[in-house]
This record gives sequence, structure tokens and C-alpha cells, in this order.
Amino acid sequence: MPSKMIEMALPLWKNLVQTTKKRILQQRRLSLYNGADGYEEELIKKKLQQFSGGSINLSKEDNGIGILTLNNPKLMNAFTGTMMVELQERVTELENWKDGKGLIIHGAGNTFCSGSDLNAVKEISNSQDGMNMCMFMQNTLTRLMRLPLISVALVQGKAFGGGAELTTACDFRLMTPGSEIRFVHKHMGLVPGWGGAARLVRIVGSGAALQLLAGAARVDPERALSLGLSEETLPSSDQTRALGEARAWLSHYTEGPAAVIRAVKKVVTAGRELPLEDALRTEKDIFGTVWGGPANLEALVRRPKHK
Ligand SMILES: CC[C@H](C(=O)O)C(=O)SCCNC(=O)CCNC(=O)[C@H](O)C(C)(C)COP(=O)(O)OP(=O)(O)OC[C@H]1O[C@@H](n2cnc3c(N)ncnc32)[C@H](O)[C@@H]1OP(=O)(O)O
Repeated sequence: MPSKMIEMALPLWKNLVQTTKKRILQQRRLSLYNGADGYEEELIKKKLQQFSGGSINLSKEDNGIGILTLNNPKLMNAFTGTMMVELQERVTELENWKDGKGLIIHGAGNTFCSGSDLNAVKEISNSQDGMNMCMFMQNTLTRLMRLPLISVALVQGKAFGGGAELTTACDFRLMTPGSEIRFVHKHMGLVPGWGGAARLVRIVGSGAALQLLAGAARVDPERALSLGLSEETLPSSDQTRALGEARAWLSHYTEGPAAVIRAVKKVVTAGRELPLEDALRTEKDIFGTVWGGPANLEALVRRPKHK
């Protein structure tokens, strides 16, 4: 290659290496487990790739709302191995979507998700694979929960096992008439392993969580509302209409500049996860990103009255 071209390409190459390094470091920071925990990511990814079927699809809309579709309707949207890997890839994509403000997770074929694919689970029922799969999914769902996007699980049909756990990694749950959330783990001789128990306790309290897990209880929209597990029961059970209603519900919270909405989610994430002093310091840092920013300056000129 002529030296002039090398000279031109070198800064681009350096930039690419730096961006990739930054991205990997960010993913590690947002994840829970790494090699020090005995977690072998490449090993479990290779294993999961052997159990294929279905897909996880993401569409990013101009209004800043992403629609993540669990797509394996033949198996009630159960998570195959490749779907677990694809979920991780989609979360990475969402982490890099700087215009994003909200996210709706729903299932294809008018049902949410029946947990992990039992055909795959049978093949990885040994302890090493089980632990690695558990850490893989906890890392992915923790990163999902920490996205600077306001997230909603749209529960149509059934959210069972790992599907019920996934709903708890969202900020909000909306249910359609006739749908149900059910932590069936006890009947599988298990407890949640994708972080669903820890998050459920924080959403509904330890007493209610114990009842739902120990009773493998069916949670219909009415009970979910009274427990605070669901925000609202949508009027429609039709797939397309329900998605429209979920969009409209979410847009009340995502209206406004992305920088501000994302900052709101970040301060709440800090408050939810950190000890008070750390949360306060984080809030100060995030405040600094919006103070004197375009939306703030524009509001100072406009001087709105909040009647
Ligand atoms: C740690 C727990 C673990 C995790 O978190 O990783 C899990 O999630 S374990 C999985 C927990 N989920 C289940 O045990 C669900 C079992 N399935 C059912 O209870 C029913 O299928 C139900 C209630 C979801 C749907 O019942 P319905 O009568 O409406 O439909 P079908 O039973 O005919 O289901 C259609 C078709 O889908 C297959 N199916 C459903 N769920 C799964 C699954 N999780 N894995 C694999 N396959 C699943 C079902 O077998 C039917 O296929 P067919 O070829 O007709 O048998």
C-alpha cells in the first residue's frame, strides 16, 4: 500500500480499534459475570448455536421506539439457543442506538413467550452448561434492564418460565385481556435463573413473589394489576391493535428530546440499583449532561407554565 494511503487509513483504523475497545469495556461494565466468576461466554455461545430456530427481530422506528419481536410461534415463542444469542446481539444494537427512547418487547403469533425451548434445555442439562446459560441470560437481561430506553413488555397470550422472567427485565408490563404470566419453574423442579426472582421481589415485594413462585400461580391481568406487576390492561387482544395501544401508552413517556428521556431513565436506573450516595453522585453527573443543554435553554426562553 502506498505510504500516503497508509497515512490516511491509520487514524481511521485507530478510531475503529478505540471504538471497539470502548464498546467491549462498556458491555463488561454493564454485565454481571465475567471470567473471574467461572463464566465461559464463548463456550456457551458455541453450545447455544447448536440449537437453532426462530429469531429475535428489532425494528427501530423514527419516533425513537424500538419494537423487539420474539419470533418462534411454532413453539409459543420459546427461546432456542440461537434466539438467546440473537437477543444478546439485539441488546448490543440497542445500546448503540443513540436516538432510542423506548422499547416494546412482544411475541409473534399473539403470544409472549413460553420460556426456554425444552428441547434445547434437555441437551444442556449438565451443571457446567446450566451455569453458563444462566450467567449468559442474566448478563443479557441485566444489560437490557440498564438500557437508557423506557421498556415495556407487551404480554399477550402466555408468558411462562423464562418468558415471565423476561417481562421483569422491562420497566413496565402491559397485559392484553385473557393473557397470563406464570412462573412455572417449580413444576420444572427449578427456580428462576435468568434473574426473574430477584427482579420480581423488587417489583411486587417478597411476600407476593413467594406466593407466585411457590404456587407457580397463574397471574391474570386483574391480579397483575392489583400486585403492581402490570401497569394496565389494554382494551384489545388482537395482536396489531394491542401493539398500537402499547405504542400509544409508551409515547406518553417518550415524548420529548432523546437526551432528556434517556437521562430520565438513567437516573431511575441509578436510584433502582445503587446505594443512595452512589445514586446521588450518578444523578449529579447525569444532571450535568442536560443542564444548559438545548432542551433546557429552549425551555428557559419559552418559560412554559406547568398548569
Ligand atoms: C429456568 C426455567 C426455564 C428457563 O427460565 O430457562 C424455562 O423457561 S423452562 C420452560 C418453561 N416453560 C414450559 O414448561 C412451557 C411448556 N409448555 C406449555 O405449558 C404449553 O405448551 C403452553 C401452556 C405454553 C401452551 O399450551 P397450548 O395448549 O396453547 O399449546 P401447545 O402446548 O400445543 O404448544 C404448541 C407447541 O409449542 C410447543 N412448546 C410450547 N412451549 C414450549 C417450550 N417451552 N419448549 C418447547 N416447546 C414448547 C408445544 O410442545 C407444542 O408443540 P408440539 O410439537 O405440538 O408438541
